[in-house]
Amino acid sequence: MFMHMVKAAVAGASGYAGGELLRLLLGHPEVEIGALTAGSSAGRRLGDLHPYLTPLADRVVEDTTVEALAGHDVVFLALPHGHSAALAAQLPDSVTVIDCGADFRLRDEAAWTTYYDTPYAGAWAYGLPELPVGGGRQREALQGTRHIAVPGCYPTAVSLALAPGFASGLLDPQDVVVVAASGTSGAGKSLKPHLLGAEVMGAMSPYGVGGTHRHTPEIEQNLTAAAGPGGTAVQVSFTPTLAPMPRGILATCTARLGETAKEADTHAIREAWVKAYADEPFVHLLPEGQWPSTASVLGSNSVHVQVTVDERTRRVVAVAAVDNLTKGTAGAAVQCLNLALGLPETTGLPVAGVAP
Ligand SMILES: NC(=O)C1=CN([C@@H]2O[C@H](COP(=O)(O)OP(=O)(O)OC[C@H]3O[C@@H](n4cnc5c(N)ncnc54)[C@H](OP(=O)(O)O)[C@@H]3O)[C@@H](O)[C@H]2O)C=CC1
Ligand SMILES: CC(=O)N[C@@H](CCC(=O)OP(=O)(O)O)C(=O)O
Repeated sequence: MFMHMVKAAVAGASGYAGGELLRLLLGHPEVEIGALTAGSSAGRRLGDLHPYLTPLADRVVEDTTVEALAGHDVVFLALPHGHSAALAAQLPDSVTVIDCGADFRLRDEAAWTTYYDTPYAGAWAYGLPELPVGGGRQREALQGTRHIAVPGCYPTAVSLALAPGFASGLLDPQDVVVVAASGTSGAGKSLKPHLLGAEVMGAMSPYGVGGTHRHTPEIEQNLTAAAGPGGTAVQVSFTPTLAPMPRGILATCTARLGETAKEADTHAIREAWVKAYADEPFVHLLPEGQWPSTASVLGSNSVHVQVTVDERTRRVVAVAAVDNLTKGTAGAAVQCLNLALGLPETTGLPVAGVAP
């Protein structure tokens, strides 16, 4: 436990994830915000980049260098993929590094090489505390850790929607289909022609179709870990879609019931989800009949989950909603910071959303 305020730097402060990190850190009672660094925005006032971060408006963004980041207790990296490994390797061992990018998420080098075009950098403790693994939870691997890989936003929603079913051996690992919609902030702040307002407004469209999206192996890694050792690896057909909203992910996941659960009804299946999330402060299984909506988790670290059985096709349908920038990135990063430093896990994190 720290006896002083935890001094935290944010690299990528001008981006969406960096901005959300700063919004949350401003409300964290144990954190003092240190260096704010970025790329092309270095030298600019934060107030010009993120006008909503009023208390930090006059802070000036610095270049992202080891010198600027060393000297902090914690460094959050919110940089594009491929930038974290080299930077992290040069930071002193005393610094806790929490990476919002993908660089250290995958344990399988072959999967990394298939889906990413930068060299494999290894794997850090995976920052999804609620994931059931080996009879316990992933949070145990995060307590006191110095290096944490924050999950991708889709893997957070999909893994939490389906993990109880795999942890309880109820689902067929070879028959899982996921279609998830994301708000456009998931793609980051840099200019992308397909994300211009005129292209996105009033339209929904798929991308990364046919098992090509890089979150596919991350989702499979998580669900296979939830299923436990010795079982068949979980295979997922994953299709992301872009929705005309700034924030939010809605993941609709279906999986065929496995051999042992062939006769099970919704009541029996639901029990696994009830047990899995009864004590989780951020994962809320909604009352039967109420379905998750992105609007209800906006700006919060909460995950809303619902599950039912499609009796006709013998498939489980599990739906999860998260705010991609909060529980899907920056909220998870702060939750991981709390676990890494031995603070109460919920410190500084909103459970209630913003509406309407
Ligand atoms: N958006 C989301 O929902 C999620 C994002 N993430 C991950 O978080 C990370 C940040 O994403 P996001 O905030 O969306 O992206 P943005 O494009 O919004 O922000 C990227 C940030 O990185 C900085 N940057 C870019 N290139 C360099 C460079 N060469 N050197 C130093 N800094 C650089 C940018 O600075 P500048 O603008 O000054 O160039 C900016 O601050 C990514 O790895 C992303 O995958 C993870 C989960 C969800
Ligand atoms: C809408 C959108 O484009 N979303 C991003 C996912 C954002 C995310 O989770 O991030 P990582 O890049 O850290 O893996 C995408 O599909 O690439």
